[in-house]
Amino acid sequence: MTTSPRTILFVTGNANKLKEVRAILLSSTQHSENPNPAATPSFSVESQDLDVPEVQGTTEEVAKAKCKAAAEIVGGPCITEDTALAFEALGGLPGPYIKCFLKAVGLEGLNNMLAGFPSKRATAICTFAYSAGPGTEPLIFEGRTEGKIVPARGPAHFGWDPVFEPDEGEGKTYAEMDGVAKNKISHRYRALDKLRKYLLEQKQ
Ligand SMILES: O=P(O)(O)OP(=O)(O)OP(=O)(O)OC[C@H]1O[C@@H](n2cnc3c(O)ncnc32)[C@H](O)[C@@H]1O
Ligand SMILES: [Mg+2]
Repeated sequence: MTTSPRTILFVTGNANKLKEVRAILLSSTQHSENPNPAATPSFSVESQDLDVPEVQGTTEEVAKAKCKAAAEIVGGPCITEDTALAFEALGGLPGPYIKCFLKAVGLEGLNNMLAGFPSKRATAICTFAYSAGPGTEPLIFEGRTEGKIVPARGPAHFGWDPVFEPDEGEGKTYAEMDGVAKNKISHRYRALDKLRKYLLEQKQ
């Protein structure tokens, strides 16, 4: 088994993440700087939905622990991904705990949490972790997109997309942007681009 498999096992229970990851990798392959298509490796992503414990800590600590646990369970190389939403006014919280907060207070509640603060600034953070297999230290690839928290606009198909307005989104929330536009500037795109480049380097 190589450390840079052509097929990557993505351990996630989130179908929207998987969809975006596949779309981003596909478009990266099509728009590769490499002019020789035969020399342009493309990765396919398989997924496995495992209930991996998520520890408390920084985004990096949470991501590493999750990937380590996933690699032990699958018994081989894998990637995992953690998404955080850090509010400037709250010193970076909810951060990696955004899933619990979203479930507990909803999209309106995320806005209300910031009612008493002048700053609505927030950073979307995606942290991919890659483990070469059980017992190895996962590598971290982080992507960030800056923006602000706004009252919900657009379809509520994916998490907090309706309340996050990225600075580069021409005034639209993630939910109002089409998939292609989101994937050009998203926290996930930026992190995955780093992971993709690392995996391609390993193949040479
Ligand atoms: O199995 P995993 O990969 O852990 O999937 P998850 O849904 O549990 O995901 P996280 O633990 O990373 O929690 C992140 C939360 O943020 C949401 N989320 C992740 N990426 C998002 C994005 O690009 N836009 C909006 N919401 C997002 C997601 O639905 C969760 O509620
Ligand atoms: Mg999770």
